[in-house]
Amino acid sequence: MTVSDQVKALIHNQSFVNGEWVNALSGKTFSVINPANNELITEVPEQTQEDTSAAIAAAEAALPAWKELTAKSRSLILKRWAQLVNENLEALATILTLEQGKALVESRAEVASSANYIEWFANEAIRINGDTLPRSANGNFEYMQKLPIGVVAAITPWNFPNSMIARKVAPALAAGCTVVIKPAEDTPLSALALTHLAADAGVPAGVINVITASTGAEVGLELCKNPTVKKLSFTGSTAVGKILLEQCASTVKKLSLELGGNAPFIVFEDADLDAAVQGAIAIKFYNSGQTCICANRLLVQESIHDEFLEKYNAAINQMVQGHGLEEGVSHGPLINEKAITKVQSLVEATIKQGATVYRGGKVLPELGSNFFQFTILSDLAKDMDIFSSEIFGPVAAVYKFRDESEAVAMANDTPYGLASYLYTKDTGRIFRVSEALEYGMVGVNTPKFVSETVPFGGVKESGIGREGSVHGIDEFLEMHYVCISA
Ligand SMILES: NC(=O)c1ccc[n+]([C@@H]2O[C@H](COP(=O)([O-])OP(=O)(O)OC[C@H]3O[C@@H](n4cnc5c(N)ncnc54)[C@H](O)[C@@H]3O)[C@@H](O)[C@H]2O)c1
Ligand SMILES: O=C[C@H](O)CS(=O)(=O)O
Repeated sequence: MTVSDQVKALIHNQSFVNGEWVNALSGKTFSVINPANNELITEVPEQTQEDTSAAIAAAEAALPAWKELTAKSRSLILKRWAQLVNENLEALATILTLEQGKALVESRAEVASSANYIEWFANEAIRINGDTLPRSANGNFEYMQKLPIGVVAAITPWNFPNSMIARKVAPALAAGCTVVIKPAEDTPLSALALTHLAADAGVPAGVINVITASTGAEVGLELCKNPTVKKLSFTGSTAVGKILLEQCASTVKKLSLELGGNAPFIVFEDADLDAAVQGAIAIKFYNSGQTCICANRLLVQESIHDEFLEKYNAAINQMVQGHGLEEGVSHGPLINEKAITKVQSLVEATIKQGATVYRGGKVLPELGSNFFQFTILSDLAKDMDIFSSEIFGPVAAVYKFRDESEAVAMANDTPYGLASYLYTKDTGRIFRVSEALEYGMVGVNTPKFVSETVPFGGVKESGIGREGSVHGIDEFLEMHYVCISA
């Protein structure tokens, strides 16, 4: 089968409930648009609370048989799923770029990452061990099992529409849970394509269900309020995360929240400057700046600030903006008009507050309505709105600092705490600053640290819980203690 045949086979205009491709009960649909050219890709079901309730019921009905499978059986099905994802990598990457816009090279990396998460949790499935405990009274036999929490709801964002599904569904299934997924309205096709391959891999009907809707509120409310759902795993903005946290209180659901970020990227004067420039290019402009771990504030020590800007500007000139499927394109559009408006307004407001536009600062209509220039803003101050805003666009906000204590204070001056980065060759400074940074994750002299082996997550208002690593599966398990008295 050619890649284009695979793409055609994997693009769905229906959602997936109880092992069947279905329309919305209302029959209504909404459009999925290619952000590079605003062309229609397909229509998908406009589903509601009623559709969601049916999907939750399907997940509940499938739960007993799925959790009763041996861990090895679940593991083998997940391994087959990972294999099919790899075999369809190019098609999945093409679908990802079509609906999200990112350059194909990034889409390929994201799909490969999904296969790695699925394979990782296939292996974790057979390592869900409990404890036998020292008897607390004569004649007792005491033990703790880790058991699947039950029906899981997964609500995912548009910026990594493939890997955010794998990072939630793989550990949930490995743990013996069943899932109802609500993907982002801009990018539902990747979730549907992954689910197609999961079914081909042998995941039984009702174990994975996908609900599509043009807004998240109604479906999300059902996922939060329905008592059958025992766990909600959310990746998205902090604002929506707070809504879900409140809505889940009524049923005391177990929650994982992977939320927004405001990553500092600290460059000390003793850093390898060329390495710092390349790192700042990679983690500022990845996905055209639309990732939760993007360098949101570039903090550069004043003695090297001007040299850094010159080198950084020269490196930006090596990047190519365009339609993600085109050969040679390294960076695609923003996801939609709302995103462009948000970035444009933030840049204009920052200029009004006194910023200098070192380069860029405008939209790129010649490429398409959702393209924004690679931009550097300098002469920034921490009392400007941009300092506390998640930019989510190809805009580098560069700030000066005098010394280590000011750098740490600036870095921590935010309610967010997801990713952070620092560049220095001073070993003492590496340990001092890494420990002082109030973030879930710290990259030292590298921005590339995310993989399936890493406990990915944040502190403060960047979230609750971790995804990936040996810890990720615990989010979908409950401890069950038994005391047997002879
Ligand atoms: N921490 C992480 O791992 C991580 C990863 C990716 C994105 N993000 C964050 O996500 C944000 C960008 O993604 P986004 O724009 O899709 O976020 P978003 O919060 O607007 O949407 C995320 C998901 O939530 C749904 N949603 C929206 N309102 C809802 C509601 N009231 N109830 C239930 N669901 C609702 C959306 O339909 C979508 O599926 C950024 O803040 C980014 O930092 C975080
Ligand atoms: O946007 C945030 C994603 O979680 C980034 S990554 O895929 O985990 O690197």
